[in-house]
Amino acid sequence: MEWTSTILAIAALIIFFFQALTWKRRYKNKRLPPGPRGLPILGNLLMIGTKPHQYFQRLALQYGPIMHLRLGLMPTIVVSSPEAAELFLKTNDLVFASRPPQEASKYISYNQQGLIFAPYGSYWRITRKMCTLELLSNHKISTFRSMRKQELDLLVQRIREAANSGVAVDLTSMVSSFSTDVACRMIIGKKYNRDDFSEKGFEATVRETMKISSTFNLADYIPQIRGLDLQGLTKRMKAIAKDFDDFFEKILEEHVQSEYENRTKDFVDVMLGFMGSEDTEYRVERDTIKAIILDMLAASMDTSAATIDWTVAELMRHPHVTKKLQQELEEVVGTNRMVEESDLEKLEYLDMVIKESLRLHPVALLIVHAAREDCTVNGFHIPKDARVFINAWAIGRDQRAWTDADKFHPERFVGSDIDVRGQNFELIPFGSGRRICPGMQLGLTIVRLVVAQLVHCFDWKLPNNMQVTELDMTEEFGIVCPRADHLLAIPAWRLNT
Ligand code: HEM
Repeated sequence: MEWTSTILAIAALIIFFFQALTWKRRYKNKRLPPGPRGLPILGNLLMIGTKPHQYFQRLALQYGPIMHLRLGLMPTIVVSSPEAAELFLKTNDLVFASRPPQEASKYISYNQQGLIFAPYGSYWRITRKMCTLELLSNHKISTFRSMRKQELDLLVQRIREAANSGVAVDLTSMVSSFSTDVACRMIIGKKYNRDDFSEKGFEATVRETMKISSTFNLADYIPQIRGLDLQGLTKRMKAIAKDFDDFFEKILEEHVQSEYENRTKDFVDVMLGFMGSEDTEYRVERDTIKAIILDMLAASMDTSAATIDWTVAELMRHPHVTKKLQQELEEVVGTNRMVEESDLEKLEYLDMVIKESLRLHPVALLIVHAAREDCTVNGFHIPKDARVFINAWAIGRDQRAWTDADKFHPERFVGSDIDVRGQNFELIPFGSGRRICPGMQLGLTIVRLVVAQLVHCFDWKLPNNMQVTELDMTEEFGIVCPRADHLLAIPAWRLNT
């Protein structure tokens, strides 16, 4: 034990010495953005706390919208205003179009072979093109329309049963299961079967993966101590990676066996079609397919579910907004039927409600990019390999960009061209530039459809005479950020059917 402490202390001193030397040489005469001083070796890592987005927002008031921090040995830039975000994601998009290497993606995402964590380069470009054109195009999304309807009908039916009994439902869990089922049917062609996965369960494992991926892993920031696995994360990641790999192998095998059956082709079928093929530029290997399946499942399950949850919670806190939305639905849809996907484009107020919800509650709070080369932004030196955190949460609440920034007020979008599609930097819940979310259209369709249906079919009341002002809107920080508490509510059926 004594020996271990001595070796650790010597290692720390050596790292500190070389770090000081390297930084001095590397940044001599360079004007880095302002930021707080950090500790030797750890830099600002210990200051971040459990709500980094809020800490960075407070810090930006002091140091400005482009800040420099040192997390461990890694230079880190935090971007906190719409104008600054535009400089990184539009003006210098190509420089910042990469992702930093991460231990999590090494173990879980087949050595950064997924799309989300892939560094910028030809592999990312080809994989992204394949996903955008072959999996997430408007045409592909519409092929799964009837499946989405079936799943949503099931969700409504379950809630209606609770409404008949006058009991509360756990809306968070129900929407989350709905989202998982829709994602699984679209991507792997069937709902996930409990027996197919390890006893921990599929949803719980995806959630644990997201949790680990968003944990500030010391090994990412002080690579020299990677082997020590001080937080025990590597051990957990290896176990998770094995569970996923066993599961995906089963899925691939099932698809190969049933290749000639008459069934709707899912994402796995499409990718298997490209495996080993010389006729197409998408020549994918088995590990690429497994990494992309995981990306698609992880990226679509929680993002849509958390956005729906935040929106419904805001609607409950603002009954006058709910009433107005229900009026719009009555005018467009009527009270004799449920909402159809084809109604969505006529629902303008719904669109404003969703935008307002995504402004206050972007589920990716910090969008992480990496600098591919040295660059000067706004007169500041941004070093190659710096991690760049775009604080989408702080930008959506920027007092200079938004009046009454902390208020939920969908009417702010009346007569405004501001959209969520990456052109307006005050509202970037899907990011912007080359790495913008390729699943945006699908995500928006699911969120709009489910929110519209829940508000059209039901009136909602909080249980135990709880007041709407008591609804806790605390976030749980993560790679995807849901509300910390589950949303429990009592439904009442409101249609004439
Ligand atoms: C409300 C729903 C969603 C939100 C708010 C959301 C948000 C985001 C954000 C902020 C990014 C990072 C953008 C950047 O780095 O600039 C992203 C990336 C990504 N999203 Fe989404 N997303 C949603 C739904 C989906 C869905 C449904 C899918 C696919 C089925 C998807 C797939 C991806 C992928 C693959 C990436 C990585 C793209 C790349 O690195 O090139 N997302 N998403």
